[in-house]
Amino acid sequence: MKVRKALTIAGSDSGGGAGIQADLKTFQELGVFGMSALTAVTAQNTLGVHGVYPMTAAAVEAQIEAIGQDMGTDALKTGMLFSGEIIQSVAKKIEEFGWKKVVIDPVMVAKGGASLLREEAIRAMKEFLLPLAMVITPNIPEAEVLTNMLIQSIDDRKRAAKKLYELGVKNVVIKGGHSDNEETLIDLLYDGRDFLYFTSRRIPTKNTHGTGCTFAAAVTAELAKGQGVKEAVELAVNYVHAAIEMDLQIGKGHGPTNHWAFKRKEAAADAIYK
Ligand SMILES: Nc1ncnc2c1ncn2[C@@H]1O[C@H](COP(=O)(O)OP(=O)(O)OP(=O)(O)O)[C@@H](O)[C@H]1O
Ligand SMILES: Cc1ncc(COP(=O)(O)O)c(N)n1
Repeated sequence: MKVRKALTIAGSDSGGGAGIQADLKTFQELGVFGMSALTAVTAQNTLGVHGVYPMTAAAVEAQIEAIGQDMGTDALKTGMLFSGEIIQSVAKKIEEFGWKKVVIDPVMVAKGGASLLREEAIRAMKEFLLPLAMVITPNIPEAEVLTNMLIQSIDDRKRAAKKLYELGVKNVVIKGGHSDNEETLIDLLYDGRDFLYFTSRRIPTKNTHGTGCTFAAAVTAELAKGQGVKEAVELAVNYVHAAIEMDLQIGKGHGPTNHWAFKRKEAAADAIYK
């Protein structure tokens, strides 16, 4: 059996719901071997971010180097990158190792509003990282910052997706969690030619901490296994939906999602149809 590997380059969430913890749990659940390069440690729980302690760019490079020189990876994702300097280091290493299955989750702010990316880093992200992306997965506010646009309608989102594509990203997913529709939400995928709409029912819950990280990690795991982008995004939509639906009720604030849920749902469906 060939074991597929996936790398996350992201921040640590001490609360375990977002960041590298969410990514590694998702990789594991989807059957790929997870590896990580830490960009920052956050002191965080379901109530918010209480401290951010970035790594040096050299430390980030050394971690990626260690993985690249020995184990390699089938796909990778980036999450919280914090500074322009770290972004440049990450871009340099991705190019050096020639990694192509690159998923960029342009994490900017945590749920409670704490900044996870410095203002100056946005230019570096557009200049150095986006041209290397096979997939980018912004939420609506992140897509607004990256395109300097106000996004209110689906047509606005389509225009923003085209703008991001023009920056060199091969596939753009603009997620719909932040839209104002209370019944359904749409995650939009643009591959430079067609628009695909993934529609799901909005689940009324405050426990959505880490949904963005989990979504991008699921896309990455599926790409690592050799799936196409469309299939990977479709699975990620379903994986996150199950994780939100069977929430865990942990913590007093915005709780984490349930990374076990997707496999449990699959196992239950298998048992019924056996
Ligand atoms: N209440 C919800 N019910 C069902 N699906 C949801 C809900 N909220 C978010 N999602 C799904 O979760 C995924 C992440 O979407 P979202 O736009 O919230 O990303 P994000 O803002 O990066 O995440 P976060 O809010 O954790 O930072 C998408 O697939 C979206 O459709
Ligand atoms: C270390 C870290 N990385 C990312 C996020 C954003 O999480 P999400 O957008 O998935 O809720 C977070 N809160 N903490």
